[in-house]
Amino acid sequence: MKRSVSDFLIAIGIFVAAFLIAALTDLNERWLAWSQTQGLAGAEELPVALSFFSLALGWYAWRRWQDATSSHQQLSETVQQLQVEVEERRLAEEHAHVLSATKNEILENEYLRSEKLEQVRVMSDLLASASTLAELKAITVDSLQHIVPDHTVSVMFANPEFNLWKNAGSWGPHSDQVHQEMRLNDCWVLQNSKIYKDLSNTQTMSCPQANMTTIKSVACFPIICRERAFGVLHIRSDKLTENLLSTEDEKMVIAVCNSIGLHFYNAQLRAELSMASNRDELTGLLNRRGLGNTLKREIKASELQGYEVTVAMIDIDHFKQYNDTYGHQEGDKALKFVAEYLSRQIRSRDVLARYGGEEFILILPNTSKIEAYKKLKKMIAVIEELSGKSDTCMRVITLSVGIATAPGDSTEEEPLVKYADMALYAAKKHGRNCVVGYKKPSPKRTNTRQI
Ligand SMILES: Nc1nc2c(ncn2[C@@H]2O[C@H](COP(=O)(O)OP(=O)(O)OP(=O)(O)O)[C@@H](O)[C@H]2O)c(=O)[nH]1
Repeated sequence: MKRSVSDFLIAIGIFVAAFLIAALTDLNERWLAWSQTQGLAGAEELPVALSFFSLALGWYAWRRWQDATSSHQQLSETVQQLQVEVEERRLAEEHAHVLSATKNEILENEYLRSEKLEQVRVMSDLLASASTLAELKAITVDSLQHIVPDHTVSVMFANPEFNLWKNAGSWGPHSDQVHQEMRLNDCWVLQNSKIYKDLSNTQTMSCPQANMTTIKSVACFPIICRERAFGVLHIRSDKLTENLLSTEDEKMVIAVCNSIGLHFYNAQLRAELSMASNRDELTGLLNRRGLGNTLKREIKASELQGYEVTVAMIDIDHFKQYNDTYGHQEGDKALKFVAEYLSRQIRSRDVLARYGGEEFILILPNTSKIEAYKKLKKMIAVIEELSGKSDTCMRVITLSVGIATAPGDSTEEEPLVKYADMALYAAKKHGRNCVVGYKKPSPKRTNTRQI
């Protein structure tokens, strides 16, 4: 009900109540009787006059009260409006803050993302210029540290036999818990060449990397190419999170892993090809090409470390006759026999290569001429004995050896090989089956002598 209506009803009620009280108490009659007894002329009109006066007063009061009420109402409406405006302004400011924070976050993310993309570009260039698997691994680990800097991350790479994956690098808060080795059976990702994500701590996998005590969320990415699993990238977090990586970052990591896989595949192909072209097919030893700059490097190392390096040229005696007598196939067997024996006798840091035909070259770092002489003398004696007993050889095989030593004879690769070859020639002249050391010629003497 409206306020004016209720006020009107209240006024009617008061009027009726006043009327009833006046009627019940015979107020008018009493007044008339009293005024007549008192002799007050015209006093009988007083109730009517008072009634009009009361009505006028009531009407005036009512108007004043209405005015006051309406201005109060206006004031409260204005206050209400102001409150609404203040609230709207506060909400707008809050919204503006949120927008500005979001904008800053987006800008920051964009900046980080562009930095990561630049890192990916740099990584691609570096990977393309890497020549060995070791270089590829180092570049991969270094680059991934910038591309996936958060969380606990480890990169594992396969050994040459592809039966063991070793940690090549790890970083992040729990990198000390990272397992250093893994077999194929330990890793679902390697077995299936698929991405594995566990962001709800279900840890259904029996993966040693995922079962680190502090780890709650896991994402693993295979580094594969043509079904060869070269490695795996493990990303771990100690928080339960659906956003271990953002969608954009995940796409980037997948692309990066695929790119790394491709580079590994290419590098391995190159290594296999180079292995094939650097090895002698018959004996499995390095060929002259495979020998490359080995002697040069060894001479340099001997200079730096102050020791001698000896080069030996080893040649099978009368091998043409052997071939002519027993056939080329038997000749091949004899060549293999010699190569295998020599390989078994040398130290791991010595280098043996088939230099051509029935000639071998042996590089002996940190070995003087006299030490090399003694060693080779023993070896040719043993091969003479063994070949005589062996079913592989059709007859006794003897070797002639010429040796030259750096830095005494020369500090250059080519002259050193030439001097060893000259010493070998001298050994042949001396009747074969012997070792001859090169000696610098004096003006009056011959240029080689047997030690
Ligand atoms: N079976 C076989 N023979 C080879 C191979 N490479 C080179 N030869 C042979 O090795 C022989 C080398 O003969 P020569 O250079 O005359 O030397 P030699 O008969 O050993 O005589 P000296 O070195 O003076 O003792 C040749 O008959 C070549 O055909 C090979 O891969 N297999």
